[in-house]
Amino acid sequence: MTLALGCIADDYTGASDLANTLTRAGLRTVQTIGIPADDLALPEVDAVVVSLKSRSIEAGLAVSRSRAADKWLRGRGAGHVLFKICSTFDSTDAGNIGPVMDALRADCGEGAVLVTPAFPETGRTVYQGNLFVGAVPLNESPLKDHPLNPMHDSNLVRVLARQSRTQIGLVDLATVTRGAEAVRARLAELAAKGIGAAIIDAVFDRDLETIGLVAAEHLLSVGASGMGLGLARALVSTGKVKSAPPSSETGAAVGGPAACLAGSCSQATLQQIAVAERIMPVLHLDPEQIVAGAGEAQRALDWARPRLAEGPVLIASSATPEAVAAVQARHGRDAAGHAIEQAMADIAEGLVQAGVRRLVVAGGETSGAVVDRLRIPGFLVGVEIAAGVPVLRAVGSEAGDMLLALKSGNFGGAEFFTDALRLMR
Ligand SMILES: Nc1ncnc2c1ncn2[C@@H]1O[C@H](COP(=O)(O)OP(=O)(O)O)[C@@H](O)[C@H]1O
Ligand SMILES: O=C(O)[C@@H](O)C(=O)COP(=O)(O)O
Repeated sequence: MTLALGCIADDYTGASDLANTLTRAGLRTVQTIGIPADDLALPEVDAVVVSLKSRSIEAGLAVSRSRAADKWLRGRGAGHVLFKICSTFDSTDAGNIGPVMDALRADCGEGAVLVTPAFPETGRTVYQGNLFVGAVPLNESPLKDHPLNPMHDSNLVRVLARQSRTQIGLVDLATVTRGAEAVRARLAELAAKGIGAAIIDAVFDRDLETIGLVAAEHLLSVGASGMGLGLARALVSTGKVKSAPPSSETGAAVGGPAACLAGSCSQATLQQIAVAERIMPVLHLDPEQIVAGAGEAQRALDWARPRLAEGPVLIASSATPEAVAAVQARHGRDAAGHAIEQAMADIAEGLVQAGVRRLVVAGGETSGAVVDRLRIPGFLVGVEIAAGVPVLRAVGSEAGDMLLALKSGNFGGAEFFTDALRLMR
């Protein structure tokens, strides 16, 4: 098998979002958790999305893991590798988008790398290098309050320049609108000046199609699912991949108890939890108790177990920006985040031991901690619940057949939890 497209995702929800986009654009796709073993037998696929949990770790580690993933993908024949980042460019001045991009660029010898987090389907657009989330610039969106990487600058040329060793250029919308040839010329002009990467504007899917045509001629790109869409459509339109219809099935029903876990503190997730309160029992965890020890996870499991036979339950640590800030002030941002993620992983493990085989998780880091603890090596992509969120069928899971939904904090409508459970039978 020779891969048409290799992808390295910096978190697990982002990986399933991308795998969903590629599948719907006609690429047969699998999502692996971590770098697969060299001898992993894969089904016939066009694309592999390697999920890393590298968005919020130390930059040097993110670089070494991403380089190893890149090596694996190129070893399987991938002629192009997409480094999948968040559509809200989640990162800090210490990284990790810039350092990983620089390292992958050096490894493959790329001239100038095209970078865009645009994903119009979910309201992420880029104009003059500025990222908009819906109608507002990134720095005015709820991302300004993200617990791990608050985003305070919407100008991505500046943001990436602070993280990267190379100069960052811009390919503006006027150029993109003129078509692939104009983008090629602009990119060549930037590369000739020694500029190693360029933020490229995109407002509509047609812009991403133009970008995808040019990016696919190169070795490396950086972007969110919109870049994946552009690349996938380019691979199909140029005949490099024969389009496969996405399955409308998630396979056989797994049945049994279902549960939801929420660690995202995004505005979207807070609203989804409020709506779920009307439909299912919801337990709000106490972050102070979590940081104090393992008792809170045990309390959650004692609460959930007797309820599982009656229907789905939801356990959430999610809190408002003010409450998150208070916890972080007392315990530190990373220590609080890590303790809560590990508590979520403890709870997920206990729920699976109690028979749960259908699990919805809200939050990227949270999903990473949960999936790692459940030791799930990979996923097949099923039906789409909401833009960017598919039903996933675990493959090679020790717990046997399981369905999961890994929801990016920001994605999904108000009724996301019930929408997901309706499709996870
Ligand atoms: N009540 C809380 N106080 C402080 N941090 C929290 C709280 N609840 C969750 N967190 C942490 O916030 C982070 C949320 O990140 P993540 O799960 O990636 O969500 P998102 O998808 O919205 O980015 C995690 O590290 C999580 O452990
Ligand atoms: O691109 C996106 O917005 C998502 O795919 C994504 O990466 C989400 O990250 P989290 O919000 O941390 O789940």
